[in-house]
Amino acid sequence: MPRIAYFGPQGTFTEQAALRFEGELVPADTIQLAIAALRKGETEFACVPIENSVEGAVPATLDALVRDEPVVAVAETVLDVRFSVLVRPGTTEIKTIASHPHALAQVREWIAAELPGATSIATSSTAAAAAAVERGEFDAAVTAPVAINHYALEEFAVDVLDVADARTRFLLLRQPGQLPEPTGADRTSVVVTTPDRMGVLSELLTELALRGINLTGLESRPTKGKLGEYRFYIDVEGHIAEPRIGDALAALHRHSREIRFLGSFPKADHGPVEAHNDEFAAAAAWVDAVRKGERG
Ligand SMILES: O=C(O)C(=O)Cc1ccccc1
Repeated sequence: MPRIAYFGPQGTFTEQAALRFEGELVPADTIQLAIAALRKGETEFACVPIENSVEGAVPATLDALVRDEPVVAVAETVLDVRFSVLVRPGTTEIKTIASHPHALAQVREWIAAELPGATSIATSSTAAAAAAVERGEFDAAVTAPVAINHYALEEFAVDVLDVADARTRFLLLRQPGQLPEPTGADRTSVVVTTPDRMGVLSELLTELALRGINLTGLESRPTKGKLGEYRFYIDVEGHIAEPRIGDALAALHRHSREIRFLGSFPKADHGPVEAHNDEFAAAAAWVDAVRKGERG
């Protein structure tokens, strides 16, 4: 059975996501350590959160994907997110409430309404907050519902959420190798660093638009070099095996100072992708025939 390093410890949302893939789950304390286990070959896969419908991208994942040796996504999964607030049995007063920053951000209004005056404290993960509450370091933890099964705590509140229908998307990563087969409902992800000149981002996006490629995500992160220098994370619908996607990525390569392929994999919603692949194939066949002198 393959091993999957996941952003743990036990009881995180990422563990819930990783359980949907087949493998032996190996907890890591941070996103960076989960991906490092994969890079070192200690596991065949790593499972990490990439974005949330309320709080947006997970910066630690974006940064870890471009550091060190390349890793690629081969699958994604989307979890509905609802939070539990866990406390030590017998707790009567909550002065401190701890969790992962993405979790705290999604229950900010609930905390203000239900626990006015409580101080929010960031921990490395939701489950790490539960472990810290168990040790007596904080009064309450905002966690995944399953955390109750792993820590000697009780539920102070369940189904806590400021915004209904919150979702988080997770990636299954591995070292570069054979790509997943195209399914007709895929996503491709790349990260580019652009040269410092006017209009370069719009050139990148035009290359996609000209080929009828649907952009599903665009994030920027500082390169951590010069102030004002960014990396752009670009997600599109389609698979690199499709000529129009391959062509567009080649164009992005021409416009970039650096480019890193982050994967082509089936979209979690399996929603159909408008691809116009037949039109692109017919056009390429026509050019081929013209070159051979067979067509005008
Ligand atoms: O800390 C966790 O449990 C995670 O897996 C990260 C996270 C935090 C909040 C919402 C979704 C994922």
